[in-house]
Amino acid sequence: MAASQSRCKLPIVDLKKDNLKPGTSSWTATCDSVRHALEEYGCFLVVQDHVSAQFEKEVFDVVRELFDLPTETKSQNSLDMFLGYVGQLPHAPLHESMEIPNATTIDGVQAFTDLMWPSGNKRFCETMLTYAKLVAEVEQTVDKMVFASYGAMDHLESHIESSTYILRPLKYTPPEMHNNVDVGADVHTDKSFITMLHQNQVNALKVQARNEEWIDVDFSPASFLVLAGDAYQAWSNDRIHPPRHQVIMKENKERYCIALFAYNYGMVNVPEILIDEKHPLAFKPFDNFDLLRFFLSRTTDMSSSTAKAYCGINA
Ligand SMILES: O=C(O)CCC(=O)C(=O)O
Ligand SMILES: [Fe+2]
Repeated sequence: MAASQSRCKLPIVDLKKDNLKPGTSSWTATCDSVRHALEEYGCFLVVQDHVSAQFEKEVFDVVRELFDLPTETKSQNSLDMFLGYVGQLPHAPLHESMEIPNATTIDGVQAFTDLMWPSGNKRFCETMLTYAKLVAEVEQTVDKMVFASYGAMDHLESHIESSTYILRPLKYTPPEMHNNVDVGADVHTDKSFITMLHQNQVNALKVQARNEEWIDVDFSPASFLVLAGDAYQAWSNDRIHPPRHQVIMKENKERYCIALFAYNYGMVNVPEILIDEKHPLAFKPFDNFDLLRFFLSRTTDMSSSTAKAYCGINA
């Protein structure tokens, strides 16, 4: 199905299972819509039937239960390579988030669960693992469509094999609880290949398209936002746009969001098919986690893509 425009101006792509039969004309058109959306907007909304309304409710129930834990417990989520627990920030007092690495593996989710609930929480562990796996399935479909549209299918298998997922539940408290400060998350780009975002009913996210227009994301119920990160910009030799985005809370309601970040292990090269006269090689081979480390270690303004500074050839 071709992308259509919503009230919020972002493309909407139908990724329901019946629309996903490779080889059909609808598959090819959808692949091209996905690629076009990522090149011009850096993101698009997905209509999907992988995560049911009933399961979604359960997911947000356990996420709420997680944030209801004492700060002391949540602070145990400290990780070498990632941000871990983020909260009580003077410049973003509404924001709280946590991180679960290896979120599509039982070991990853179990280790996080054991830290938060030393006496166990089977429901949390099973719900989050199932959620991460379902959403990773949608993310891999998006990868497949991107690779197909660029004629880079011979690189897909190794790309998927080296993928790993980090799940970050986020909570934003209402502005009225903090002297009407409304910033939930500062302007940034993601360091992942793709981030899959899902929220409860409260809108607050804005994204900046390639033409620099800021667009309010109007999530319809059950929809996901697929958002490209700096790693996809480098892999695609600067075709995919990693959009700057931010969270500004307008409603006086709690907002919960779940981000699933797809990263890759090992060295990533721009596929040869994406290098031509019009697109000379613009990025050196790079390590996705090193790109993240580079970003986390810098103190200067990093609100735009890190890819050019980290591995750009003319940087
Ligand atoms: O809360 C959101 O909608 C976005 C969160 C985000 O951008 C991030 O965690 O990188
Ligand atoms: Fe982000």
